[in-house]
Amino acid sequence: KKLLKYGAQYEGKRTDAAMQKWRSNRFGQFIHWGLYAIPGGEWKGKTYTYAAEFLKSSAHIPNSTWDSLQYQFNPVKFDPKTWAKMAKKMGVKYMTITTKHHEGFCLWPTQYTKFNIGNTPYKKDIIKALVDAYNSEGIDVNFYYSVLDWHHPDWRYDIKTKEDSIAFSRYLTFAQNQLKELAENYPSVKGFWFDGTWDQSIKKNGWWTLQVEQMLKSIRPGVVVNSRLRADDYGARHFDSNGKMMGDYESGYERRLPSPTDTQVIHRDWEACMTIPENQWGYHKKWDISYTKTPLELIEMLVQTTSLGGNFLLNFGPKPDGTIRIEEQQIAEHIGNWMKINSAAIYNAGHAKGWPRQDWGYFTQNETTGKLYAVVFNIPISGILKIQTLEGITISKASFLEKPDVPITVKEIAKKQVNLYLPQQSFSEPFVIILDTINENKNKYIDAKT
Ligand SMILES: C[C@@H]1N[C@@H](c2nc3ccccc3[nH]2)[C@H](O)[C@@H]1O
Repeated sequence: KKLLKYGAQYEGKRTDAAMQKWRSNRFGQFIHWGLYAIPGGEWKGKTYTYAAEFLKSSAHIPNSTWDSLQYQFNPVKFDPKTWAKMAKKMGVKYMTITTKHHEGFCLWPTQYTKFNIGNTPYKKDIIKALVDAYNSEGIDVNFYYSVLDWHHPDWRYDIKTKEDSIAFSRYLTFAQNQLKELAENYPSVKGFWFDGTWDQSIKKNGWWTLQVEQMLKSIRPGVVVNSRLRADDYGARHFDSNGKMMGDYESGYERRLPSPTDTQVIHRDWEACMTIPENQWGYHKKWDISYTKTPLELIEMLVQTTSLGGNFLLNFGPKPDGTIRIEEQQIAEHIGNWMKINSAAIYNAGHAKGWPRQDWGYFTQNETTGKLYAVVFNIPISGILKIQTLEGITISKASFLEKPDVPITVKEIAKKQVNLYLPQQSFSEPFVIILDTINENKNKYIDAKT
């Protein structure tokens, strides 16, 4: 065990109300919006297929050219209420907005750099507009902040010279000032989502990452900070050199989920963030240059994440005119229709402790009532949902969440094995079954002698 100054500051899940709210939210909307939306993955007539928010590096565009995009940023059709209403209907309980992405452009009128929304034709504070609109829909707002900053002259990827360390300490002060500004000026912020912290320069300054987290928590008690911010005394990230998670939840799942049988993640808070295309966070003019996930695939990801006790943050990349592209609107509507019927299996639900992984789908369990849900994605040809139960537990009743009066026959066929007989009907959407369970202390089945 190493003695660490900048490692994990506590162990186990936070149990305070702010964290319980963060956890119970379960489903969130990520929004990546910045100057990169203007070119939308295309430059000088060429389409670049790598992530659109990386176009500056993909197309080797110099800072001076890229930064001049700020004089074109004018989302004349931007209406934060429209975005917030869409998000509400989709069923998200929180939203995470890029206040500043790697390009360094700030969506709020920061006093620490001119490279911000105030110096664009649009002028107005987009962060404030979004915080107010989303909060008035009852949706919590978190701030994404990229420590990596391609624009700022004092940013360094590594610290090799005295000059580097002098410049980089100026950068760390700049970034800390910006974060203080965000925490103070938008008091309803519920969390900070740090990105761009993988370079040597940050790994050599673990002290700063802890200091920032502590500063944010002193300005905004209860605020939730992701593991991706932190580096410890030895440059270890997310998990310190003693294997302890840093920050309030694990945020390493970017465009990937843990396997449904990964029993590690269920012991901590975590969040997966997900693109709809294969790898586009910012707006790309060409929607289908890569595989785009269907609403049903995204719903399954949300349920799989919930079943493993994690949050699911689904990304949207608004257009430069301030509207949400139609493909994303349609996906939001489909998911929203599903959530309207089935959100009881998601909100304030999590891992069903001890229940084994099932072929037909996922268990989720309400954290407060203990109510058990079976979310079905794969119906067997037999029409029989076979459930392996827990030792001494059996299922006394099963009913559809959507249609409680449609009977589902339940038959215990052997020890820890129950059959549910689904009605002969076709299902076009995943559905939820509420399972009532009872503890049976008597064991009425004979084990085979082998
Ligand atoms: C949450 C995601 N993280 C950013 C990112 N930057 C990267 C640099 C190198 C490799 C992967 C990256 N993902 C993406 O642009 C997006 O903001």
